[in-house]
Amino acid sequence: MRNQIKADVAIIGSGTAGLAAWRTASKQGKKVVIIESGPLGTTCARVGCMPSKLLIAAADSAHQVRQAPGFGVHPAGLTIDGKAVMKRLKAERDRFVSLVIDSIDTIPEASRITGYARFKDEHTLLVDEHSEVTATSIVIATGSRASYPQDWQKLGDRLVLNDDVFSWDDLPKSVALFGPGVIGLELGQALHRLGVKVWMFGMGGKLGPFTDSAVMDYAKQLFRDEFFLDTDANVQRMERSGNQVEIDFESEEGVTERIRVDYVIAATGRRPNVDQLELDKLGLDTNDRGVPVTDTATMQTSIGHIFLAGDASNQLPLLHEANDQGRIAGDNAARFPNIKQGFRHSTLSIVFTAPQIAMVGESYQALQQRSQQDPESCACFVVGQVSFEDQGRSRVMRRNQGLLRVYGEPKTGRFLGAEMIAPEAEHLAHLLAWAHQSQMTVAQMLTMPFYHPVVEEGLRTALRDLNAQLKLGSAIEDRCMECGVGD
Ligand SMILES: Cc1cc2nc3c(=O)[nH]c(=O)nc-3n(C[C@H](O)[C@H](O)[C@H](O)COP(=O)(O)OP(=O)(O)OC[C@H]3O[C@@H](n4cnc5c(N)ncnc54)[C@H](O)[C@@H]3O)c2cc1C
Ligand SMILES: NC(=O)c1ccc[n+]([C@@H]2O[C@H](COP(=O)([O-])OP(=O)(O)OC[C@H]3O[C@@H](n4cnc5c(N)ncnc54)[C@H](O)[C@@H]3O)[C@@H](O)[C@H]2O)c1
Repeated sequence: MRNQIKADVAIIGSGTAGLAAWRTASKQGKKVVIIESGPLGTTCARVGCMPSKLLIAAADSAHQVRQAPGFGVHPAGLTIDGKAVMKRLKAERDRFVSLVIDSIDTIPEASRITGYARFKDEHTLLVDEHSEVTATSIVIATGSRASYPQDWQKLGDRLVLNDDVFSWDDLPKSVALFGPGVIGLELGQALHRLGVKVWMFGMGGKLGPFTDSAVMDYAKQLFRDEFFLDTDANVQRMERSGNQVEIDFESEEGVTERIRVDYVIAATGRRPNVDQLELDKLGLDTNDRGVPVTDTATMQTSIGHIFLAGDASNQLPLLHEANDQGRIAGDNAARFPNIKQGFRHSTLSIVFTAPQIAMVGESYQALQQRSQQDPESCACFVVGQVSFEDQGRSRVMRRNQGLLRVYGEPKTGRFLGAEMIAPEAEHLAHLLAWAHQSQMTVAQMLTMPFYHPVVEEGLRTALRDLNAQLKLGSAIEDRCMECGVGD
């Protein structure tokens, strides 16, 4: 006989989205339960954002030592102690996880259920074999997992999913990394800078999150100058050989090459954890990936009292998005049927490579699709850009690589979006996202203060170019006279 539990709101998953849903739902004085099947601590803290940034921080410091001679500074030598790198990563990671667990511990024990939830019907969840939860509303916040070709499992423990890198005790000598997307680029470049020999293989020419081919091509060249990268690889054979993996691939010159690596890292994308919830019993409307169609403003699915949040929704698998979506879903689940539209931020995503990559607002591809769908009434978009190769502050720091493209709307002069690979992109992208959310015009953005000499002056140059393309302002003719040296 299963435990029978009744609640106003049941939340599946205690990751970032589930915990945000818990906070907003329980604030309304409702009986809320939260069900978790895996280790506590959230994907972000355990195997995502935080450990990956810790690895990158170690790689950055090695890189700076290597760069020092370019300034006339000659450090005595560089030794990378892989065991110490991983030890610090794990210690700091564990600290972040323990902070999350402390806050989970504030949830009353009676509201926490341990086990794997699946649907019995649209108001009832079965949790393992021990409990049955009946709730007025349900929030699905089950996250995502790494997805990769199943036949790679033949590599056994030589196959590493991106998450598992953070459980290594030492750095390997060599890896073949499949998937030069967001995770692949962050991990691959960091491992390379920590002295691991990296071969990076992609598919179909894609790189990172880019949709603007001008920025993507620039970025490809930068990364290819640093480590082996084939974004459209033809891998002919991959077999385990002792404690290594042997890979035959066709080089870009058409020659078959053979490499042996310690590990194959699969960074070939992630899939929402909705396929094992037995959703087929409910008749929810789903998209072509089997993910329930969800209103972005309310997080409501086609069954009014079922909400979806975080990576599980497959909208934008990012931490702040999981938080926003969880907050909206939890609030609406508690107030159902009197649901409200929640606030969604302007799109902002940052990849912590060097140079960093960022996307803001509408992507180039989304703008192109909008232009093509409605060419008559659509005002379409124009592009302004700046290269960071001659940008003053970037040259001072010997980090003068990068391209920023900004998009604007003719007639209104509104700023629409940006794609970039640039020094300090995390900061440039925040400025742009704030402007985008405030619905600023490019002309208004140009009235804002810019210090000298800073990387943001490069952003100003791109905005001035865009304003000129919009025929709302003149292009910079004499950079030194108009803006100061190296704008
Ligand atoms: C390597 C890596 C680096 C990343 N770096 C960044 C970054 O720098 N910045 C950024 O913004 N984002 C980053 N992300 C993405 C970010 O981590 C995720 O978007 C975010 O953690 C998703 O939160 P979530 O609550 O949706 O999922 P999760 O935190 O994964 O929570 C889902 C929970 O649901 C549980 N669960 C699943 N199914 C069931 C079930 N049936 N029953 C009960 N419980 C269940 C799981 O055990 C899990 O605890 C990164 C991700 C990875 C993998
Ligand atoms: N800094 C951050 O904010 C950050 C960091 C990491 C992850 N994330 C989030 O996690 C999400 C998932 O990231 P991801 O890198 O797993 O997915 P992704 O979609 O960004 O990249 C997957 C890549 O793998 C390639 N690929 C697919 N199959 C392949 C194969 N068989 N061989 C070679 N290449 C193959 C794809 O072409 C693509 O380039 C991101 O979209 C992002 O939202 C964010």
